[in-house]
Amino acid sequence: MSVFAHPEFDNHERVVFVRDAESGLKAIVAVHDTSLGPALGGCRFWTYASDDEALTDVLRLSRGMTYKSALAGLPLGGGKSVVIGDARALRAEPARAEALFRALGRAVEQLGGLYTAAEDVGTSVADLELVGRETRHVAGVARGQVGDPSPYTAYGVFRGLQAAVRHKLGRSDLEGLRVAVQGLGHVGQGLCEHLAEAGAKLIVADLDGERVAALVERFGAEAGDPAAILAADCDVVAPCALGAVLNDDSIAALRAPVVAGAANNQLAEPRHGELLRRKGVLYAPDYLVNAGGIIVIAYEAGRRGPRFERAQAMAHIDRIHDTALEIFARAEREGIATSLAADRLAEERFRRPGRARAA
Ligand SMILES: NC(=O)c1ccc[n+]([C@@H]2O[C@H](COP(=O)([O-])OP(=O)(O)OC[C@H]3O[C@@H](n4cnc5c(N)ncnc54)[C@H](O)[C@@H]3O)[C@@H](O)[C@H]2O)c1
Repeated sequence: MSVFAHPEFDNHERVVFVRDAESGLKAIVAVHDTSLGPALGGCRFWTYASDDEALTDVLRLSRGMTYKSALAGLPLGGGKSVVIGDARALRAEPARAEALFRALGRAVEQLGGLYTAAEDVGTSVADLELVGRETRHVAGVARGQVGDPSPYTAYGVFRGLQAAVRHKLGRSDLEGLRVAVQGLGHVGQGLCEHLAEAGAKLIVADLDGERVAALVERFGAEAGDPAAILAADCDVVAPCALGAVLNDDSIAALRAPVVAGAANNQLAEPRHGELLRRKGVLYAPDYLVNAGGIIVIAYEAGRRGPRFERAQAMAHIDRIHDTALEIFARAEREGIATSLAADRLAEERFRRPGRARAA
């Protein structure tokens, strides 16, 4: 397994392999770039089929965090950690789980603040609290007062969606606009609340019928077919479930002129950004509009001041709207996909010439 020659290696500043034989911990921590500040990113616990698969994931995800924080205007770099194993089996052995997360905490501590761990797929606030017994470099734990970041993510998606509607449809309000939401989880439900309040008409789909029924009842939403929701006859499609949903087939079937949703990595491949542009669909880059969660974590107590200042965090999330407009205008000016315009803007921020590297 090569690291420096790995296809996903992008001059990452640190890649640390962590092993604790007693608890069985096998983890990789990757710090991609700290030119804007210390790296912040989730800790993913996953049953990777191989070490190489875990390495690929951590290299890619940590790089993504650099772009996300840069675009969100945060003084943070990008990092991520992955734990290789079966989180469910571990939870059946609480003593071993504690030993494992504490061992991870010691590894994070050894990085001296270069990387701060947060919750991600497969880890919970309780796990992060165990990590936090060994290091103060953990975010999103109860003592930070923020709680679940999803409502903040939902608000940021809403602001990005408003910007996309303004740019593409020339409208400053959402009254009567038809919005199809795929996925009614933590973020999707929050987004529906904002949309309903703004007077939008909702078409909703989820694999969980109860979630659909609840929103039909609450907001008079129309129940959509989960298999065809992306092709709904509407003004905006909001993917809030899985990644890689925008592919050759789904783009060909799209009827909405705008795509703006929370799901991570919506483009199956980077070229799909260009495919959307050619079709005349305005795509609000996912990592721009779903940054509300990372923004609020950056405002957690102790990071910018002694208390969690919710109003300041919300004002920062509001800026997603204007950054989106800037990206849409640039994409149009340069004749490029909005996804590429977002990448370029982020890169200009964290690769500014003359900026000293932190490590
Ligand atoms: N929670 C956050 O703060 C946050 C931040 C950034 C990005 N995201 C991304 O946003 C997305 C949603 O996050 P979440 O926290 O709401 O997740 P969640 O697990 O709470 O909700 C996902 C929902 O999608 C539904 N779903 C899954 N497959 C589906 C399908 N094929 N069709 C329709 N519905 C389907 C699930 O039943 C579930 O209700 C994810 O991609 C996540 O990575 C979330």
